Amino acid sequence: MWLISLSLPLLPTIIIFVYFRYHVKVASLCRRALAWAQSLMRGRVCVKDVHAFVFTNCTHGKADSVLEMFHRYAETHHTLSVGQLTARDHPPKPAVMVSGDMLDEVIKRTHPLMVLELGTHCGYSTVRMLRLLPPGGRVITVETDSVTADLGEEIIMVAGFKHAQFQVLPCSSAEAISSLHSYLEADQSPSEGIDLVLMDHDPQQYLQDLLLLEREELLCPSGCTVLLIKRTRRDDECREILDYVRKEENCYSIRTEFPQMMEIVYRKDVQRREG
Ligand SMILES: C[S@@+](CC[C@H](N)C(=O)[O-])C[C@H]1O[C@@H](n2cnc3c(N)ncnc32)[C@H](O)[C@@H]1O
Repeated sequence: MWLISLSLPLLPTIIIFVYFRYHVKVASLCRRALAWAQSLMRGRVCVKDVHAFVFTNCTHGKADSVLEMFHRYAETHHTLSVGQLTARDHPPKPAVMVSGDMLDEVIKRTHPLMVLELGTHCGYSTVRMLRLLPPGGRVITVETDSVTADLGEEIIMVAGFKHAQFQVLPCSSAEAISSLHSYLEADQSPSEGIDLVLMDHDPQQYLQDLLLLEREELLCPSGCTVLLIKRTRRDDECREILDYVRKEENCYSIRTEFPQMMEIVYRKDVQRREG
């Protein structure tokens, strides 16, 4: 106690000393703390605001109305929904349609029965895919943030989908993939594995998660589409996974490569590999 009262008058001197001695480090630390707090607030506010807007304004039970509300929200706010991605790339086109349309096209062409989505966020892309799946089709969607996972799940249900059609796993992609066999076994799907993977979580995890999916033999060997979402224009964003895919040409081919989305096809040609 006596030490505190003795050092109290010295406090301004200590602060001035620390400032002059470490001001560059302190300023950088403050800037980082501020940026972290801002991004945290933006992320939280964003998911809750999107959820509240969609929830209160959509017609419950109608997937198209849910998507429309996401689009309307995105006209005035920043969101993370995949449908908004090419807004800056193609100003003349309706911003919210471009990459969402690409996703629709892939689902309509490939008719996946079992879809794994990494990165649920508020459920936009899950709803977008679910409404186009063939009968019996199912989406397992993974979201690491448990609050976001709950909000996303609610939106998917508001869109009219039942738990027989989808499941939200509130954990990291790596944890989900490691436990996915039990979910697939419980599921009576006629599919031989996952038919489509949508990776829209963390590009740093893309390759690691693909390798884990391969190791766990979860990808349908007769053909699995892997969609990679690119959210920045940085060339190196997906470099690791693309280098790997190009190297493993026995199993992988790149079908389409757009600035914001890449479509990779996995096929394990057992005969060719054995031969
Ligand atoms: C870009 S948002 C997904 C947007 C969503 N696909 C859509 O179109 O509405 C990415 C989400 O992935 C989640 N995420 C990030 N890293 C993850 C990981 N390793 N495993 C699972 N989810 C992750 C984030 O919390 C965030 O909600």
